[in-house]
Amino acid sequence: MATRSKVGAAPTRASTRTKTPNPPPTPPTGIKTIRARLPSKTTAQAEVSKTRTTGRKPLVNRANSPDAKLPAAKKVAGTRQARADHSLTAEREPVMAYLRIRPHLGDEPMSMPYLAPLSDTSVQMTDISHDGSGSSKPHIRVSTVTPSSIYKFSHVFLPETQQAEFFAKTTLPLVRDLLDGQNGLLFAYGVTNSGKTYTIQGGNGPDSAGILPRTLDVIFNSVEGLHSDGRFRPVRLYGVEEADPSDFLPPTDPTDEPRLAEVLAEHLSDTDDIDIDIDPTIIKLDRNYEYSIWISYAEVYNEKVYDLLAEVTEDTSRSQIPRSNTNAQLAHPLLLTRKALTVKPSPASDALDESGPGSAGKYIAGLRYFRVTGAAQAKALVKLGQLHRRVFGTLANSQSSRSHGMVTIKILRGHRGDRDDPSSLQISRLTLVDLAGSERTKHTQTTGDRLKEAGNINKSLMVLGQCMEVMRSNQKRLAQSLANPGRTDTRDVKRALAVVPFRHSKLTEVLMDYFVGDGRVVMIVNINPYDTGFEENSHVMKFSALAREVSTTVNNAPVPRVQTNPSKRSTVGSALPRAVTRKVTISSLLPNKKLSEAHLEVLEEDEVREDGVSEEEDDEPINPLVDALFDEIEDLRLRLYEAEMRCVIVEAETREDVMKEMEARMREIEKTYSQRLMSEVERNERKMDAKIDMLHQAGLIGSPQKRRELVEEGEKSGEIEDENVEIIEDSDESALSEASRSSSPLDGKGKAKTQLELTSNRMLGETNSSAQSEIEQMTEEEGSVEDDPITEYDESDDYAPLAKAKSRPFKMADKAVAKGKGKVGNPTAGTGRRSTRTVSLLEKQIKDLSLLEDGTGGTDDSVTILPNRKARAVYGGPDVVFVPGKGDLDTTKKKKR
Ligand SMILES: Nc1ncnc2c1ncn2[C@@H]1O[C@H](COP(=O)(O)OP(=O)(O)OP(=O)(O)O)[C@@H](O)[C@H]1O
Repeated sequence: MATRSKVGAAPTRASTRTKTPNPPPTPPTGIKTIRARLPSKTTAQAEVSKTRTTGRKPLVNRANSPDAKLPAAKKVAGTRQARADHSLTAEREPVMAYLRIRPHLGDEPMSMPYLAPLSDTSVQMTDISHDGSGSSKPHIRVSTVTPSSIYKFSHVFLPETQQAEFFAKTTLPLVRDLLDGQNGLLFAYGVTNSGKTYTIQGGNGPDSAGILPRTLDVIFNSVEGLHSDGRFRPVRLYGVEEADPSDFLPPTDPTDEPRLAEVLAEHLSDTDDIDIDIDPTIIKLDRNYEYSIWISYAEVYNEKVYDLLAEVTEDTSRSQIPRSNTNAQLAHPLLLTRKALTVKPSPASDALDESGPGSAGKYIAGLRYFRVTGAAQAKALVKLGQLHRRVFGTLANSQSSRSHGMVTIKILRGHRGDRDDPSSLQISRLTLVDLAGSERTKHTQTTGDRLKEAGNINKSLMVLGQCMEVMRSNQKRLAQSLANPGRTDTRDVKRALAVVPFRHSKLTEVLMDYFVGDGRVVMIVNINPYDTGFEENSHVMKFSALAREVSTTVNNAPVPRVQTNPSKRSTVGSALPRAVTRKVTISSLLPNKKLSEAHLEVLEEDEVREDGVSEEEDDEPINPLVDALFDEIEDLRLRLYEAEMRCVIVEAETREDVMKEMEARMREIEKTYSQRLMSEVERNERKMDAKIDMLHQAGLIGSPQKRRELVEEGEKSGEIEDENVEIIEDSDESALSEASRSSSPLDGKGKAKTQLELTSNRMLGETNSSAQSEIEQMTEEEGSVEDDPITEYDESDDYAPLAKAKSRPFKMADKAVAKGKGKVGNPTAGTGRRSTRTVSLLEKQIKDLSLLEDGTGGTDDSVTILPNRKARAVYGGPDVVFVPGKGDLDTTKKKKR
């Protein structure tokens, strides 16, 4: 059973503090500072630690202290020794890690969950993108995360777990401890959208209140009728002062500012539902005690700490008066100013004792605590803090928490009989932290301010992980040395323990006392198994596995102190700008589905470092080299993180560039092919034109009358050239057979060419020499193609139609001519036969196509049929009909191909 202590009596920690020679920091004028009694940590600690497992811890006073009867001089030394001994022997309690699996929400896309509960305490995480065959689907980056792992927790809460049950199992023991004089820390950790805020604050539906409102309910249910008069208030980490009347006044509501009220009206509309969901749990308390309950709400944003219950006012000196018009607001947004608060080491005078490490905790200087006397009042304060959090932009542009929100409840407990003795007061605190989402920025395309935010979020979470890691390894080493007491001196081991890097981030700096001091730590891991962030969630799981291996009862690690020389401060911290103005847009959907937006400018002033910091408060680091190395590690990690992000961006850009280049190349190839196709078509057309010209000049195209004249003329000229006749006669049969094989009248350079020349000479005589030379030229142009066998023409040349028409019509014509003239061996007759054959061939083709009206194959002399466009251009007239020849059709086909 706990009893009260009296100032200056027994050497409990509280009484020892009262004898401290170090003066506490100067309190505000008119306020008397008193050191409150703290959760015991001296000789009674071992007992306390043991009883903690049952959830209760008796208070200690000098009467029941083992040191009570020792002389004063020995008391401090005795306390120190006891403390040192205790630090080695006390029962430790690991950080409790609870996993809460978020249910699937109706409006979200459904996918395979990658997490499966195995038991009440373990889950298996499997990368569903991994097919199990050893090959994974293509990822942007090869993941270092194993595709399947089993993780253990203190308890696993399934998606259907209700808020009340969750609260009872995870937080109620902490509330019990709080009312019993113990400190406690609870933080929710998880990626964005995993349910942290829902767990801490709650939802909108019935019975959906989170652990924070339930904690407030249980506290006020339990202390009903046990409220003190609130003459004293908590200050710093462990101090107590006489209360100021302003502590009882709630902070100014931002809506008291008319312009802000206009902007924020709709955001305050849901404050009426505060009392709907009330947790009825009551903890039975000793009715000899009185309690005063104090509440604060801070946020760590961009590595700065802000008071969310500080008054929000518009800085009219710097901003212009906004108008209700939205565009005008955009042009002249409201300018709100807030100041970052300094995190200071707790003065030794407030500390557990003067012996050293107990004073290592830090507090947020200037953070206001408000006294609350009812759950509704406390909830209203929390709501106000949330509103400020929203106003100051951390929730403005997206629905994601970009800051770490910390609500701290402090309880001053005193015996009814010692109302006037502040040193008899006990002070305990419980902090509930809603951590910012631990997402990896590459998945959210974060840039600019958001990138900086994300960097700081990740930094603070990373440092928290580092602290856990170091604490765990320190504790392991210490445990080993205790297990083998003969081998190494435990004091040497303690000296060699690594420094825990709490001060490397504001979050850990503020929370360090919970880890190194006396308090229970609970970690809630929130997970959304339908989220695509398997890798991120794996990191969360690993973090929780690490946390579970850390014990929090014993202060066994050296704690770094703040350095006096500002130049020695962390480069990361000093790189922060002194005053930052951010533009904030608050948007919400009104009940009538209309979007309402408010535009604000937030000026964030840096914390003011007071020059008058006492030496005691501003110790030199224990080991500057270690400190510098931590800075270096942190810096390197940040750079690695940034480099990773740059890599992802570069990769995305490269992919886009390659795509563009491929597209350009494809277009180029397409263009080249179409050009080649066009030139091929033109070439073919030219060839065809040349042949038509040639045939025309040879008189093979035209009216039958003209053809007859030409034939006759040829016959005449044939008689003159007797010598050649023989040649023709000799070659006639072979020429015929050649012609029967040849696809074209122009086929072959050798014999056929000679034959053609001779024929041309005979047909046209010397007068037609120009035409002949043109034919020669064309024949040469055609080159080797003309030497090709018939079959090749089929594929590559426009002579093909003629070649296809080859032997049969040719022979028939041949015979006809031979019959009519009766001179097979006559060269002129041969030439005439060739001309006739060609003409007959053309006529037959036309006939085949039924292109002539009468189907007789050219009985109407008045019609000239020109088979291509150029011929039409040259010879066209009103009486000329253009009919696409077979060759033209073939050309079209080629084009398509
Ligand atoms: N246990 C639950 N039951 C029902 N709904 C839930 C539960 N947990 C979360 N939700 C819903 O899921 C959504 C996301 O939850 P919440 O906002 O709490 O995520 P968060 O982790 O806080 O995200 P952020 O870090 O981005 O702030 C909300 O709509 C919330 O109401």
